[in-house]
Amino acid sequence: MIWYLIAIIASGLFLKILLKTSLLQIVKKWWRFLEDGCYVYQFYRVPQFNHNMQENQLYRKVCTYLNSLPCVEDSDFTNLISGDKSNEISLVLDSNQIVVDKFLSARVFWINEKDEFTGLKSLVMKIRKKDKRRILQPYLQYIHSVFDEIEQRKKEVRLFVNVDNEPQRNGRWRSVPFTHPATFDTVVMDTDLKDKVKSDLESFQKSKQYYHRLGKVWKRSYLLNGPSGTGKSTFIAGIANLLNYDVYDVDLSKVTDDSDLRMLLLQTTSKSLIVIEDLDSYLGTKSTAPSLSGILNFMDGLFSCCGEERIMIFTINNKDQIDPTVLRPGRIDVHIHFPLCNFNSFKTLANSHLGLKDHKLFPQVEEIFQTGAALSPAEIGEIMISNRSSPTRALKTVISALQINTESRAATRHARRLSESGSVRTAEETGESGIFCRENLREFKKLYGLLRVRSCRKDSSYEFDTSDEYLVMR
Ligand SMILES: Nc1ncnc2c1ncn2[C@@H]1O[C@H](COP(=O)(O)OP(=O)(O)OP(=O)(O)O)[C@@H](O)[C@H]1O
Ligand SMILES: [Mg+2]
Repeated sequence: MIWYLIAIIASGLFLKILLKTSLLQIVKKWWRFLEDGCYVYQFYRVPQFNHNMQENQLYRKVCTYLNSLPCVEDSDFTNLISGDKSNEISLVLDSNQIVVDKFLSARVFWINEKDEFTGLKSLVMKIRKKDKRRILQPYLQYIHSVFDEIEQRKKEVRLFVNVDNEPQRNGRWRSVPFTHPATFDTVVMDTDLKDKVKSDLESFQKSKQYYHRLGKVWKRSYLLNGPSGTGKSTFIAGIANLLNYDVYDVDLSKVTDDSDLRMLLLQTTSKSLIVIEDLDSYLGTKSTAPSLSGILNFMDGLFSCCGEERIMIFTINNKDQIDPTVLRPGRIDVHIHFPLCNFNSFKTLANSHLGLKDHKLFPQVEEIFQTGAALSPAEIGEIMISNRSSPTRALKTVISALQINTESRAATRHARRLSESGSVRTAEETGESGIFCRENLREFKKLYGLLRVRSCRKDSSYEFDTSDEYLVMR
């Protein structure tokens, strides 16, 4: 019994020493040495320069790939180098270090060699002979694609806008650096939906071979549909920042005809987002330049194949207002609805804008949302920003805005019913918006007079001003 106890304590101590000291590393090295002796390996050298002393591009690609691997941290010696962006630090493998990578369940060893006399560097790849045929080609292709992805991430994103079609102008697009701060994380939307869109975009990026095998153009189109101020444009900025794609924002009012639209498309590059905002309002104007068929051709006609890896995004405020041919199955790959705020999105906004995870007023807010109050995330976000110094005041103001919204909607519904029966004119007929009626807003102003809110709603905008006695409605 006593020996049994001593054996347990001794093995516990041994394990502790093994884990806390470099002994484990030494054991691992011995094990690798033993393993190496049991297999036949094949070696491939990737020199930094070719015979004419020109840089070997493959060396640069493999270096970038290896330095991006998390296992670089595990090598015995790694250099820390400041990156392109401030506060970015990159890990760079030191000479004569070994990195062990895994690909299709085969182990690939990379040794970073430096010639002692010439100082020339090379990377030596070591793989088991039995894995060679199976993994070599796909592994090298994989390195190429990871390198392209890393380069793409480093690229400066630009925003292009189309200018008037004048003969003396050189090209139709003008660009500025795209510096919109929105990211996928800052956009408030259903988490499952956000994750689905994110993985859809990421799998699109990796699907070149797949699209080609199917004989399809490597492009994807999205329709973002929702009322004003629900985050459609912000979402587009988030996508651009996620993929590091340039954004081509097509201003249809500057397009002279269908062939001009085709010309614009031809002058875009691959790895880009091509955006047409407010398509419904454009088509609603019955403008002839460009025509509906011109736009449909732009979406999926032959010209849309020029330049690959592109994402087309169209935004609309109301699906009912748009020609059904635009929405027919197969024309647009993904339809995303952007709803007005609900209690969940309110909580996300309260967390990001006011730092509130919970608050005693939350149940009250939830109750009002259940009555059907509808404000956009832009409207609620603005109230929170204006009152960010006092979260409680911000929440009270949100509650009042939601209450007024509910009452106004009820009043409008009531007035509409009466109007249908022919006795009273509706709010629209009297010039008052259906969202906030004058009576309610005066009440709101009395309660929270120190607030100034301006909405970007297209159907109604409202404004509270500290100096004005009355509310201005347009
Ligand atoms: N879902 C959201 N997530 C994060 N911010 C949002 C969201 N919705 C609106 N906002 C904020 O509200 C403002 C307006 O949003 P945005 O311009 O994206 O709306 P939109 O849907 O494009 O409106 P419109 O149809 O009028 O173009 C932005 O400053 C944005 O930060
Ligand atoms: Mg927008």
